[in-house]
Amino acid sequence: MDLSHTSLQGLQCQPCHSKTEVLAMNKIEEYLTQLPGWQLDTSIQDSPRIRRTFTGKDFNHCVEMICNIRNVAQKENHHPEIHLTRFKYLEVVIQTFAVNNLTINDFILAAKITSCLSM
Ligand SMILES: C[C@H](O)[C@H](O)[C@H]1CNC2=NC(N)=NC(=O)C2=N1
Repeated sequence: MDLSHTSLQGLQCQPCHSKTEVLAMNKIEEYLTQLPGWQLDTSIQDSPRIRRTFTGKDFNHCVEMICNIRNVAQKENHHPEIHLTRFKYLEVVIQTFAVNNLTINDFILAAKITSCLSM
């Protein structure tokens, strides 16, 4: 299904499994245009992921941001990697573990995380 012109924010993550559709590169690029600041990371062979670093006010603020991300991830049943580094930098990395690749769920989660951290 081509959902690349649909707002990612309005979609919901679907349960994923080993046969979940992996996105082609042109779809990845189209979805990324909806997600300013998010970047494709292909540094690990055959294991693409998307990532973005958010800057909090301080450590406490970053921990609050993690709690907000937790709520989104639990609601969507899709979970990012989160790294809190150097007191105020929150790096969020997303991939669909079930396929070791990128699926629509990753972009939906990125859109919802961006929105919850911008509030
Ligand atoms: C059983 C449960 O639905 C799965 O393990 C979900 C949970 N969250 C997940 N999150 C991510 N990012 N990828 C997955 O494949 C995944 N699978």
